[in-house]
Amino acid sequence: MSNPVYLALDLPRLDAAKELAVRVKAHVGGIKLGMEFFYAHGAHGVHEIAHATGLPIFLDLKLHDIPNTVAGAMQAIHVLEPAIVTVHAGGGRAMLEDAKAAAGEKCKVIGVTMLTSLDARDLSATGVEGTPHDHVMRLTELAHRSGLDGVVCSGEEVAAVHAQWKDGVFVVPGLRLPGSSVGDQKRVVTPRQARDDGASVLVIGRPISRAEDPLAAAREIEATL
Ligand SMILES: O=c1ccn([C@@H]2O[C@H](COP(=O)(O)O)[C@@H](O)[C@H]2O)c(=O)[nH]1
Repeated sequence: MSNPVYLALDLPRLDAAKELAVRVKAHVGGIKLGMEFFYAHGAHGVHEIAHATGLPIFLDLKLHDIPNTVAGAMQAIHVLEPAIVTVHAGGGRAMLEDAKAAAGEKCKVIGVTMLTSLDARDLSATGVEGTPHDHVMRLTELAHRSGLDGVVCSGEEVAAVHAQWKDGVFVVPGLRLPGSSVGDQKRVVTPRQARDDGASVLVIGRPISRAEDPLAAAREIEATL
C-alpha cells in the first residue's frame, strides 16, 4: 500500500520548502501545496517541487467562485498536472460540476466540506443550522451528486463519510500525534485513527515542517500507520 501522507508545505521561502520536501520525501506519499505557497511561487514553484521530489502534487487552492471563473482556473492549472485539486463544496452544484468537467481525467477534484479549524460554535456563528457532522454529510452528498471524486473532512466525520460513499477519495487534515500542539485546528484526530476510519489521504503540515527534526517526525508518523 502506498504512503497516504501528503506533506503540507506551508512555507514562505521556496528554497526552504524544497529542502524540506527533498529531506522527507522517502517518508511521505505526496506533497500538498496550498495558497501560501502558490500565491508566492506560482507555477514555477510547483514545477520546482515536483521535479525535486518526483512525488504527486496536491494543489490545495480551495477554489470558490462563480462556475465560469472556477472552470477557467481549473483549465489554467491543468498544465501543472496536479494529482488532486480542491474546491469548496459550498460553491454549489453548477460550480462543482464545471470544476470537474474542466479538470481533465487524471486530476481528482475534491470538495472541502467544513474546515478542520472550525467547530460547532463557529458553524452556528455563520448561520448554518445543525452540527458539524450534519453539515459535512450534507456537503458530501452534494459533492457526490455533482460528480466530484471525494471530499475533505475531519477525522471526526470520515467514518460516516466513508460509509455513505464507498469509492470516494477522502482527504483528512487536522492530524496530530497524542500530546502535540494542535495550533488553530479544532477537529483533530491521530493519523492512525483517520486511516483506520477510511481516510485515503492524510494531510500533515506543522507536525513535520515545524518539528526540530522533520525527518524523524515524518518517520515517527509513518511508523504509526
Ligand atoms: O479543512 C481543512 C482543509 C485544509 N487544511 C490544510 O491542511 C494543512 C494542515 O496543516 P497542519 O499544519 O498539519 O495543521 C494546511 O495546509 C491547511 O491549509 C486544513 O488544515 N483543514
